[in-house]
Amino acid sequence: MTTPESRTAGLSNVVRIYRAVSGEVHALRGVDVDFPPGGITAIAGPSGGGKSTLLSILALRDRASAGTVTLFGTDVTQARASVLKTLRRTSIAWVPQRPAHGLFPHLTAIENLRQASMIRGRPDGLEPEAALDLLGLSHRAAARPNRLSGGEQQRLAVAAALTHAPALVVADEPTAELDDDNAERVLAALTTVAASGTTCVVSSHDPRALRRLPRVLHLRHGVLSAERSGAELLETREADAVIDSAGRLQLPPEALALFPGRRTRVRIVDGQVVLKAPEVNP
Ligand SMILES: Nc1ncnc2c1ncn2[C@@H]1O[C@H](COP(=O)(O)OP(=O)(O)OP(=O)(O)O)[C@@H](O)[C@H]1O
Repeated sequence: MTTPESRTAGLSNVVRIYRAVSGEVHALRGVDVDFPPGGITAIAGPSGGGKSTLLSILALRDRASAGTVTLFGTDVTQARASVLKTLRRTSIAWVPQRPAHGLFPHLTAIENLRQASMIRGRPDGLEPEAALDLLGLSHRAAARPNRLSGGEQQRLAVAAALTHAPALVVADEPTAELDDDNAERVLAALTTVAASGTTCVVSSHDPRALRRLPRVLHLRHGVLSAERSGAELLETREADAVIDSAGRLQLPPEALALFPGRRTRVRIVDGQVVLKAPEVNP
């Protein structure tokens, strides 16, 4: 039987360094986070902030350079490749950013789901027909992935994830290609699966998802910031600031905190000035 403890996932002081021709890229710089069972955690943050890296490590598709990865109550940091493969197959549903990568091209939508549930061999997942219905794809049951739109493929990948009652669902931008109704379907499906005790972790830039999800963590330059709700994260704040005669602007502390490198890109758009922290290469 699966207990709540056995569905907990966590990273402790996780570092990931990529070695590229141009030098080292510090994609994660000591990330500490727990993902409790029965909840959905969103990882938000700018492009290049490390979201996909974090998700890949959590889904056991990549290894940390340092730190500890705990899945289902067990330290898997040094686990053998065969152990990781078994865990990926039996306990983790991975919904990639380009969903076609996770689908069988020669099988129809419903056959994809039957195959997914057969490979996993778990009796307690959603029936393939029910998963298709939940994601609004019943009318596309006989279509092969290359006949589905990007958004339909994305929903099929989520449906496949739900057919095997995984302990952990990791989804990279699961609503990115979807219109409002279908984004809502995916979020509702994830909420349903989380309610059964599954740990769900998604990355997202999508304000619709961030507004809807109760726990949003912000990852920037490989550093995870304090926890906020999606609604708080998207809240627009206004504060008075003074500009001196030389054009120097004194930002209030909460705005200054967004520019740890103390440099900014200045854009003038429609008569408004937008300050953006530049992406940094360590
Ligand atoms: N295989 C790799 N080799 C070298 N550098 C990499 C590799 N994968 C990612 N990076 C770098 O690591 C950093 C984090 O990348 P990552 O893809 O995790 O960010 P992200 O937040 O998911 O971005 P996006 O939202 O654009 O997908 C970036 O600077 C990226 O260029």
